[in-house]
Amino acid sequence: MTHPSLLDRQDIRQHVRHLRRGLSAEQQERAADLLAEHAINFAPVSAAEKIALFLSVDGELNTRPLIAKLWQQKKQVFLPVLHPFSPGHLLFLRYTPETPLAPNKLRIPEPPLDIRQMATLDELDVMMVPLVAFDRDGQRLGMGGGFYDRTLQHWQQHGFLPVGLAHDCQLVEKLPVAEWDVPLPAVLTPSKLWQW
Ligand SMILES: Nc1nc2c(c(=O)[nH]1)N(C=O)[C@@H](CNc1ccc(C(=O)N[C@@H](CCC(=O)O)C(=O)O)cc1)CN2
Ligand SMILES: Nc1ncnc2c1ncn2[C@@H]1O[C@H](COP(=O)(O)OP(=O)(O)OP(=O)(O)O)[C@@H](O)[C@H]1O
Repeated sequence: MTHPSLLDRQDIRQHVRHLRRGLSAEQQERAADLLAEHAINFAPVSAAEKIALFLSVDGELNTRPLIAKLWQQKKQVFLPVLHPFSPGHLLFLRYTPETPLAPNKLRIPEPPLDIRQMATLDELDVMMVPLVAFDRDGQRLGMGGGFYDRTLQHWQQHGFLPVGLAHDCQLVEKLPVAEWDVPLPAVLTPSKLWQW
């Protein structure tokens, strides 16, 4: 394979972010409802007690309908919080209907950093992962911070299942792979469950 150039990854990011931001409100709403329905019927999610999710920005598939369903089913939901002094790392904090949210420095809402509400990676059963693009081999490209690449290192040892969430239009033929990229074992879109 040719050496993946930075430009390739940046070009794909720009292109797919533009595509997903171009979805209409109706398309977004339908996609989110379909996805929520698929996700709660996916066996690892049905069996899970603690699930990490994310709050959507930038045309990402809206996770709110899924979060509402998981709460109804009395599952515990956790959100990523930027680590206060370890750059590029995430912590996962409990999110309930009562949790106050405040925008972080990337302007994504997050729960307050309260150690009592934190889950370790070992405690999570499923981690729903945001992505900009994925390919037919399960490779994933994110927004560029390397946050989830770090979080997903050694996921097998932690025992949680990473599941990418994406619109169908975020599938690309082949992503350039960097040495630190961690392929996903599953991606859920409104129309399909991909598994590797
Ligand atoms: N919904 C969601 N939450 C997430 C992620 C994500 O991809 N989606 N992340 C996955 O890793 C982490 C945040 N990663 C991010 C990496 C880069 C940018 C970014 O470049 N944002 C702006 C500029 C930031 C600003 O407004 O100052 C941009 O869109 O250009 C945003 C988030 C944790 N939380
Ligand atoms: N496991 C890791 N350890 C150290 N640095 C890493 C690791 N993973 C990624 N990085 C660094 O993070 C930077 C961003 O990586 P990359 O462009 O692959 O992020 P991404 O997958 O798009 O973002 P994200 O995972 O946050 O959604 C890279 O410059 C890389 O050096």
